[in-house]
Amino acid sequence: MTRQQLIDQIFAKGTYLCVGLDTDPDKIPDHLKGQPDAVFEFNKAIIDATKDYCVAYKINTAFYEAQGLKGWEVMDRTVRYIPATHFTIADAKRGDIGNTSTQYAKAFFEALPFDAITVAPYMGADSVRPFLEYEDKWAIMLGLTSNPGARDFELLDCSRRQDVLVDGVHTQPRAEGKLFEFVLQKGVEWGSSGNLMFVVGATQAAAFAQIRASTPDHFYLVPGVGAQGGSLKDISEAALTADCGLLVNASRAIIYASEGEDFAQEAAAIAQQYAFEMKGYLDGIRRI
Ligand SMILES: O=c1ccn([C@@H]2O[C@H](COP(=O)(O)O)[C@@H](O)[C@H]2O)c(=O)[nH]1
Repeated sequence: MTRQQLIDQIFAKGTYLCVGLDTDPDKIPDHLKGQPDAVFEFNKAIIDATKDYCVAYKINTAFYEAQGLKGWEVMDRTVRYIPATHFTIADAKRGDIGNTSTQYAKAFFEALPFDAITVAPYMGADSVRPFLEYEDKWAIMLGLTSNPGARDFELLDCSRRQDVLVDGVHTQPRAEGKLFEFVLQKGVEWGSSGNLMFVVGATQAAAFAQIRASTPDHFYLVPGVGAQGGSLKDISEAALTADCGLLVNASRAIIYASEGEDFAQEAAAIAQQYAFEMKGYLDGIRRI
């Protein structure tokens, strides 16, 4: 899916919600548990019930990989079941030496038809570039994540003097910033706003305005509202752009809204609430 197609979907539907299909076989309603194809049936019902309120689905691959061969097969059928109007994300957090990343890109963009994959940028340019070589596909680089462990590396102050050769003269300008800010800068160099997004956690609302200022054109995938307590209002006010620029994900808050036979209706009700709030924020911005 192209950037323009994504933006058109967002403004046509008035939502930038991404529903996370983190389907844990132990957490699906009891009446489905005994069924042979329980996880797919659950996903199918959630997709049918929520598709009018969201523009994207994020499949966290861990929940499927944990089920072995059957899990991969269910992931395959689930991503193919999602309507073509919706942006599909493999939350797989891959990234390795170049030739291995090339295989990961093939796995998620060719063998599986995802629009995007989350990528861990720790191994640098050659580990990310293979994901950027596909037309109309996206790499979503981890920037500032939603978890407490973001403090361990991402928030480290990495200000330093850099040796830079300018007109044959070595200079040492000072590069200021935290590790995640250098990651964002590198992402902007490696990709474009048409093939690269960043993950920025909703629990990091205080940092959003500054992040938006440094990367004004890029979309962010924002997990962390709902179960992790992030505020949709805060991130929307700080980081919405004229093109929207946000895909806000909620997984558990939507898919486990009810443990009963009404799970899909309750999921739809929560998704609708998010979409209603998002419509208000979108109405407040001017579309270019
Ligand atoms: O920084 C990050 C990056 C990824 N995630 C993933 O998003 C969802 C969040 O699920 P909730 O149930 O809505 O909390 C999940 O798949 C995480 O692995 C994240 O939370 N934070």
